[in-house]
Amino acid sequence: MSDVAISLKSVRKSFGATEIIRGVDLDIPKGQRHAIIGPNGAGKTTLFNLISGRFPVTSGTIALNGTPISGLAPHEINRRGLSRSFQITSIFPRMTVFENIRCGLLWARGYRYSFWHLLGRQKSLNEQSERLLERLNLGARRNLPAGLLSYAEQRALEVGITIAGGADVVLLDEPTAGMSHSETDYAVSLIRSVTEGKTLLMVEHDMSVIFGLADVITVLVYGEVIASDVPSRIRANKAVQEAYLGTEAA
Ligand SMILES: Nc1ncnc2c1ncn2[C@@H]1O[C@H](COP(=O)(O)OP(=O)(O)OP(=O)(O)O)[C@@H](O)[C@H]1O
Repeated sequence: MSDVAISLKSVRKSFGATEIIRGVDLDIPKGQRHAIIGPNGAGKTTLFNLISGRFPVTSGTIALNGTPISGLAPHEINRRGLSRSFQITSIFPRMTVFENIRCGLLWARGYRYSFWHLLGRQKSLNEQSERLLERLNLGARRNLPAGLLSYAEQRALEVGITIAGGADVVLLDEPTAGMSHSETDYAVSLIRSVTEGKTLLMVEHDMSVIFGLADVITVLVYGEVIASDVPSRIRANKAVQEAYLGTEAA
C-alpha cells in the first residue's frame, strides 16, 4: 500500500487555448492536513475539480492511494474513498438534521450494500448517525429542519455529511467562507476533530484557518506550485510573500 494519499504528476489543464494548470507535481501523504492557497484565479478550484473527477486532466496523472484515478467519474472516485464538500451548501433544507446525516451515511453505504442488507443495518445506521450528530455538536438540533440552522451550523452539517461515508481523503472547498470570527474558530476545531486520522486537502482564503489547521501549505500561482512546505517556512518564504501573502503574513 502506498503512503501517499493523493499524488499529482505533471498535471496540466487547459480550457480552450488557455492553460490554467501548468504542470503541477504534488504528493500528499496519508494523514496530512494540506492547504492550497494562492491569489484569485490561480487555479485552486480547478485543481479540486481535477482531483475529484469533475473535469478530466489535459495531461499528467492523478493517483489516489497509489491507484490512478484520472479519467474516472466523480462517483467512482468517491467510491474509492475521496469525498468532497462544496462552497455552496448541499444539504436538504426540509429534512431534519438527523435525517440529513442518516441520508449521508446511507448514500455512502448504498454503494456497498443491497437494499435488504441495508434494512438489516438500520440499527447500526441510526447509532452511527447519533454519534456523528454528537461529534458535530448538533445533538440539540437533531429534529430541526436543516434549513433553519444558522449558516455556520449548516456548514458544520455539510462537513459532517462529507465525512459521514467514512472516506479517508476529504476535500474541503473554503470551509469557513462567510463565517464570523467566532463561527470560524468553531469550524476550525470541528474540522480538526472530524478529520483526525484522515487526509485533508482544503482550499481556503482565511489565513488564520490555514495556519491553524494545515501541516503543509502549497502555494499555487498562475497554475504553478511556487512553494510547498510547513507553515513557518511558507510564512518566511520571500517568493510567497511577494506573490501572494504580502503584508498579511508579516
Ligand atoms: N470551466 C471553465 N471554463 C473556462 N475557464 C475556467 C473554467 N473553470 C475555471 N476557469 C478559469 O480558470 C482560472 C482559474 O480559476 P479557479 O476558479 O480554479 O481559480 P481559484 O484559484 O480557485 O480562484 P478563487 O480564489 O477566485 O476561487 C480562471 O481564470 C477561470 O476563469
